[in-house]
Amino acid sequence: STGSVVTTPQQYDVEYLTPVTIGTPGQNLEIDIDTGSSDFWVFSSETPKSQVDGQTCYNPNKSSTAKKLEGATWEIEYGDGSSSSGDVYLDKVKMGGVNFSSQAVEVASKVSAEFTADTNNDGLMGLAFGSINQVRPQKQTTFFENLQSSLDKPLFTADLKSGAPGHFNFGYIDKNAYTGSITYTPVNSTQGFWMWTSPGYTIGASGKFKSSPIEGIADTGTTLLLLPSSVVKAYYKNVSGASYQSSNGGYVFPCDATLPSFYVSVGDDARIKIPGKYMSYAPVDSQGQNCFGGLQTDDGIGFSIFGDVFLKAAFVVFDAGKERLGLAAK
Ligand SMILES: O=C([C@@H]1CCCNC1)N1CCCCC1
Repeated sequence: STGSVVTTPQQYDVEYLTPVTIGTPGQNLEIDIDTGSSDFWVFSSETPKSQVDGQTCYNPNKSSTAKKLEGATWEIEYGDGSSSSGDVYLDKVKMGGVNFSSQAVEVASKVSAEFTADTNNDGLMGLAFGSINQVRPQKQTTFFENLQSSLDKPLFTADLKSGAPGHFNFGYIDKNAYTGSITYTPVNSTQGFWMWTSPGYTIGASGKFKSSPIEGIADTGTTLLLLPSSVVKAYYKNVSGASYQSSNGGYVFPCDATLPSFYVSVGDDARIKIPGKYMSYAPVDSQGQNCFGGLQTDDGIGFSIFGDVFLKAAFVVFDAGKERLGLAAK
């Protein structure tokens, strides 16, 4: 089997939402596909009304195919401090024409304020590795892991775009979705993530390559590109008026500043170009005078995060069959 589903950026490309259908009859939710975690959880009929602000809620009691996973519970805390928790049902899940009949659907009986405030987001679908799934007493496998053996190829691809809809595809590589060739690089999944190491980077079209291994995860659920502080400092040296502002929680610069492109090396002789435009995330003030950088530090995380600022500059192959990541220009 193969599948393809559209994914739509929210304002400033802060996140991408993807339609997912759960249960019988189908209940349609807009979900944040997150390759940086491994739980599929949704707003539900069990989420307190005070914590719901417009989200679509999955109601297992209205699904003839829902089965409660007795005794199973879950709780998750994300790197930004947001969190959710609840219990678990097995039900049919369809996305982009592929479906799995007994997917673990983690229904939220509690969500933190960040999720309540994210009014168009009805839940997250983690597509990292099941080893870090948070359901207890028995961990659950991800939607992709459940599909894997029935897919034409054991892989999925992400084609996120800047300010336009893109696609997640399952089981095949769309040759029309990228230019040139795909460069593959090994994935180390021992920590449960799509973790890989870039050999280095280049700042600006005429910059010199800096050989500096950067180990990080490919995370569609993180908005920004989070790299070591030495790299980030070197980049913003090239941006007039840029400074680290603790009050804003990162590097800020005048919105009319000229931003150099940033090249992330892949494998022995390839690199992904992030256009300067992608290196500005959003205004920090209502006048739109100063802007928050799309590149920020990975301080405190333990590794870097290749989030949407990077991923939307590439065509990305998440190849579980060969434990590797593929990257191409587009
Ligand atoms: O919570 C996260 C991210 C948050 C944004 C969405 N993706 C998962 N983690 C990834 C990095 C290490 C810590 C856990």
